[in-house]
Amino acid sequence: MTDDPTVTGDAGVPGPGIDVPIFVAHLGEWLDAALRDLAARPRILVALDFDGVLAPLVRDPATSRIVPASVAALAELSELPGVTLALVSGREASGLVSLAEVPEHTHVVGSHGVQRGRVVRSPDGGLALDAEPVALTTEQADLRARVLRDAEELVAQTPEAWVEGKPAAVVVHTRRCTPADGERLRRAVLEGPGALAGLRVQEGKEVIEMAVLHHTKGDAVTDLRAVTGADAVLYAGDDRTDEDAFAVLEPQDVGIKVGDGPTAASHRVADPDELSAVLLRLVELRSPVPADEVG
Ligand SMILES: O=P(O)(O)OC[C@H]1O[C@H](O[C@H]2O[C@H](CO)[C@@H](O)[C@H](O)[C@H]2O)[C@H](O)[C@@H](O)[C@@H]1O
Repeated sequence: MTDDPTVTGDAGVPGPGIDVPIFVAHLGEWLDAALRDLAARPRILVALDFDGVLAPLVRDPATSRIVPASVAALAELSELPGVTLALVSGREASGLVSLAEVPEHTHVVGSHGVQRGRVVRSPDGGLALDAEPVALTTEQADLRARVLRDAEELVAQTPEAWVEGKPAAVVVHTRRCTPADGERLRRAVLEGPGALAGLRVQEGKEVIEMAVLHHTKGDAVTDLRAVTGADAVLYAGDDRTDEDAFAVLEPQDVGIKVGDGPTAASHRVADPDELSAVLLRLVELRSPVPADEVG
């Protein structure tokens, strides 16, 4: 064992200073070739989902933590010319920035595309979100308030369920429920508040999200590609809502599904530890070769 926090706990996953034969043996020549091709492009966008991708899934979202090796990889990527970083998450964006430990200037997409901003240095020296507030019409605000009220009534009848409010959405969480309770609540939510006209309803991992604004992660990736002028995009995600982003990727892009489940992504890794190895490999491929190693 090592005390180095940037080394992953999985003995099969390479840590910093990637051992290329181990990386290729573990994650495949095809993924390595795709990363080499991506790294050779002048301008690249590295767009990443948070929960289940940078951070392992946990019972309490407030305790989520990004894998330390990914913190290190993102810090290094942010220093490299032609690399733009983006978080593309279902989470509320300002809370995401305080959890995610991503570098200054990272683009932040929250609430599945509803919130857009950048990570900036705040006067106290910490990092904060700079984003336009979300504007709702009166009808949208009324609908959100009604969904919140109805969802809270249903959740009050279900042990360990809880409701999360976002600027333009209401989310019912069932991760801590028994399977039977979770399924009963899921049906009640979909047939109750989730059936109201004007909502976009998306199911994720033990969550049901009811949004009054209808953006997707796919819209966000398309916009980020245009804004950053990226020649190619790496997108990694683990959930059904990430399929909207995989769907807008182009042949030169690299889509990585993290974990099990059907996907349109061209590549797959097992978990956030393996994704950190991908990011570290990209750092290595993109970094200038030291002068004394040029042959
Ligand atoms: O797009 P993402 O960054 O993956 O956000 C999707 C949802 O993430 C959070 O919920 C998920 O992670 C929690 C912590 O690991 C877990 O408890 C929950 O079951 C997962 O669905 C977040 O709380 C939601 O608001 C996001 O929509």
